Amino acid sequence: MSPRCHPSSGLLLPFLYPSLLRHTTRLARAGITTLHSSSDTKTAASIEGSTSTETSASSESLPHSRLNPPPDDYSVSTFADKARIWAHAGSGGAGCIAFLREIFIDNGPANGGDGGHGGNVYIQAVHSETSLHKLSRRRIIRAGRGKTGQGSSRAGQRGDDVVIQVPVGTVVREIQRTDPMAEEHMRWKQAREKDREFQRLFREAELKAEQSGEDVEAATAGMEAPDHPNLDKFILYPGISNSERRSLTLPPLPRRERLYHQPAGPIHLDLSMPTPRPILLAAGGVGGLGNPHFVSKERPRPLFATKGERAVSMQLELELKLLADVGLVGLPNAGKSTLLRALTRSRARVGNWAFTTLQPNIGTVVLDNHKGRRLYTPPKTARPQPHAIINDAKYGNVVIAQPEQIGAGPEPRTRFTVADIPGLIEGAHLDRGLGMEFLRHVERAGVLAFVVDLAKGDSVEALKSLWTEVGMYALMREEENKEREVGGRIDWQGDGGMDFGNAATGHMMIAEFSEAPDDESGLHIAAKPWYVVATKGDLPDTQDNFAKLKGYLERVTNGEEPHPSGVEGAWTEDCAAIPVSAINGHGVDRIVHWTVGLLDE
Ligand SMILES: Nc1nc2c(ncn2[C@@H]2O[C@H](COP(=O)(O)OP(=O)(O)OP(=O)(O)O)[C@@H](O)[C@H]2O)c(=O)[nH]1
Ligand SMILES: [Mg+2]
Repeated sequence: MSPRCHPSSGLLLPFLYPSLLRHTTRLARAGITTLHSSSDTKTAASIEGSTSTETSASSESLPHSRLNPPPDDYSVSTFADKARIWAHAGSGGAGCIAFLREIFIDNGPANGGDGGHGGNVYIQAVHSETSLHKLSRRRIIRAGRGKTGQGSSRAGQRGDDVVIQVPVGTVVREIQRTDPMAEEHMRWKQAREKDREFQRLFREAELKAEQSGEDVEAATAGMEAPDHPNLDKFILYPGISNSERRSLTLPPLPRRERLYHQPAGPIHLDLSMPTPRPILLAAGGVGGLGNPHFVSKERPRPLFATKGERAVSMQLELELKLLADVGLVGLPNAGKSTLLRALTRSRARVGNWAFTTLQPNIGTVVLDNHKGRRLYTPPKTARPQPHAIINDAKYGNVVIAQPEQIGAGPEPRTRFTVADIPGLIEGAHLDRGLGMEFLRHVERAGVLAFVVDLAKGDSVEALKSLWTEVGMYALMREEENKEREVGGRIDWQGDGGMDFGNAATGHMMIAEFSEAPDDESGLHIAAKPWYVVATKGDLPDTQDNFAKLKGYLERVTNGEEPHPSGVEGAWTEDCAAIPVSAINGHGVDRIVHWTVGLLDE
């Protein structure tokens, strides 16, 4: 890993602990400019002249501000990370029984149109969606039914397709499926068996009557034939007489070419990338055939057409695994939401009680002014950026050189996202507190930021207990993954496209079962880079706690202490403690800085 300016190497920030560091500030040396212009002057003023009395105010005694809002100043999040929906593909429209009737042609040929095919249900992961709340409210998604065929050989209209758009990072699991065609097929098989049995008995009765010289018709008169096994699949002409109905011999159903094949279940999709083309979930029913399909020499005027196929319905569980770059993990009331407010424009609820946050909040830290001009200077010691920083003579500022000036490279990072989740308590992995529900958000964050309250108990112990919960959860998840019978991922190949329910192959490609780890190690979370945000540094008597935490993290980095989760081989490359006072917006720049360094690694 590239060497970085260690956030805590200057021991403590001057605005937090002025007595400890009067001369130089690492913040100034690193050339960090704050992201929030409104707090610029405040930050600078605090750096220059803050005194311990000014900075030790508790949140109650501080005037209300954006970072210390009254409890009722928050925006209600419409965020939902779980939804259960029923997706109904459209059934096919029935074929039509019609005959040409024109002047001078009373009994023209059959000309009933075919029924339209039912609409399909697709799913697509897109960046423009950020929450599942719309789906969780809607619950039922229906594709359009195929319209019935009409006379004069007019085919019924195809049912409308529905595309369910979900945020990138959604996992889709099929819970149950009703397949009326499969049920119908079972019924048809039973009816066919019954019919065969009847035919056998009938022949036996005929033979017996013939041998004994009895009247065959009288001998078989009492035997009632069961309905034709295919009767269920046909619609008969409404004006059909009883005698016509009895003498009706239904033909075998013609084989139909399917445009879309129903993907085999249970479906399990991990949509961790945007899907340029929607993925087929439930294929619509095939439309019925009009009566012209059944015209033959023996049957010039068929009085039947076929019904449209009924379509699959499935219940799906959608789970959005947040793909935030940074996950804030902390005990209740540690100051996570205040930190999110300080870092971003979030209006997460803040309150001086546990479990203020009941739903995850996501904020975006914008690193440029939306026009490519960075609002912060990347650390000089950080790994070289793909885009060189050059001096802009016009503005006297640093700007990012255009790719052609330095040779093409990936775009520089312009933003990162932060997830603030409800506080974890001991036993969270056993679903205590709001436990399991939210621990899973930690799983996908690129970097974990452990938020500890310097004013509340031993920070090292707090950090250890947080890591214990996260580590236990990681083990449980690995076990769960191993046990999961069917897993799968879309096979992302080539241009990022997929081979899915297309007309040519009719297959939705779901990759092989996802590899379950051989043994549970907890490493899928413990291997992530992490750091500690030591917050509420403005409160009195927090220095010793911070010094202890810093010492502990140095020992972990040097390998003198095990990783706080106890997991072997966990990430311990550069465990930093960043002291902040989120309520004053102090020190948050260092978090931005440090995070970008870790994310760009
Ligand atoms: N003095 C001081 N108080 C702070 C600081 N950060 C947060 N607080 C206060 O700590 C209390 C809890 O803050 P929150 O941001 O709601 O904490 P949280 O971790 O999100 O809490 P939960 O959502 O309940 O888990 C509030 O009264 C904040 O004003 C800080 O840096 N200094
Ligand atoms: Mg909160």
